[in-house]
Amino acid sequence: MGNHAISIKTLEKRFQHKQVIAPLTLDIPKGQLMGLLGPSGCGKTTLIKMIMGMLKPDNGTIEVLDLAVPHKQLLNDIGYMAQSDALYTDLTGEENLHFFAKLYSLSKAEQMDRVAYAASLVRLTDDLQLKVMNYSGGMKRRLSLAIALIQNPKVLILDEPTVGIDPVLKKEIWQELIRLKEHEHKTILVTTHAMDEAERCDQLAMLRSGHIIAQGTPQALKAFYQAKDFDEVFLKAGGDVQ
Ligand SMILES: Nc1ncnc2c1ncn2[C@@H]1O[C@H](COP(=O)(O)OP(=O)(O)OP(=O)(O)O)[C@@H](O)[C@H]1O
Repeated sequence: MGNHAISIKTLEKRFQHKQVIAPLTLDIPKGQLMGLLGPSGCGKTTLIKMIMGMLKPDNGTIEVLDLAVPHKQLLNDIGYMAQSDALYTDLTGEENLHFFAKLYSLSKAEQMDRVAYAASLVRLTDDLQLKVMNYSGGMKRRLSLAIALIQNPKVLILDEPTVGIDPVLKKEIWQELIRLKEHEHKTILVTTHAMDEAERCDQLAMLRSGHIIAQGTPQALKAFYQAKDFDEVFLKAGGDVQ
C-alpha cells in the first residue's frame, strides 16, 4: 500500500447466481488516470459501486487511500459521477451545487469558491439560474461532473462522464481531467467506451465478464497485442470469448 490510491483484492460479486465480478485484483497508483474499458454488462458499474461503498462485495477487500471501504472519511475524499444524473430538477443549477457543497466540511467562502470553480469548469456559469428541468441532457451531465468535483476530492470516480457531451466540451473536460491529475495530483478512475479517451489514460484495465483480461499503458497494450486500436487489443486478449 502507500503508493496506491485504490487497492482491490480478490473481489467477488454475484447477483442471484450470476457471477458479475469474478475474483478481481487491481491496484490504482496515486496520481494516475486509470481507464476501465469493457462492453456493456461486463461489470464496470458494479465494480465502481463497490469501490464507492454503495454495494457490498461477497468476497475480497477494497482500500481507498489506505482506508477499508466503506469509511465515512471517504465520502469527502472521493468525488463520484454516476452514469445517470442524480439532480434536483426543480432547483436551479446553482442551488444544486450549493446543496452538495453544504454536505461537505467547507467554510462558507470555500463553498462559494468551489461552486464558482466547478460551474466554470463545465461552462455552466451562464446557466446557473435556470432550473435543471430546463437543462439539456449534456448540461445535466456537465452539472453532475461539477458536483463530483465540488468538495475538491483526492480521488475522482467517473462512470462514463462524457456520454451525451459534444466534442468541443468533451475535449475541454479531458484537458481539465489531465490538469487535475498533473497539477493537483488527483487519482482518477474513468469508465469509457470511447477509444480516443482510452488513449489519454495512463493505464487501462480491460474488463470482460468480471475479469480483467488485459492491463497496461495504452502504448504497451497496443504493442504487446500488435493491435492498431483498443477494440483489437480487447479481441486479441480474449474479449470475444463468452
Ligand atoms: N442489482 C442488480 N441485480 C441483478 N443483476 C444486476 C444488478 N446490477 C447489475 N446487474 C447485472 O450485472 C451485470 C453487470 O452490470 P454493470 O451495470 O456492472 O455493467 P456495466 O459494465 O457497467 O455495463 P454498461 O457499460 O452498460 O453500463 C449485468 O449483467 C447486469 O444485468
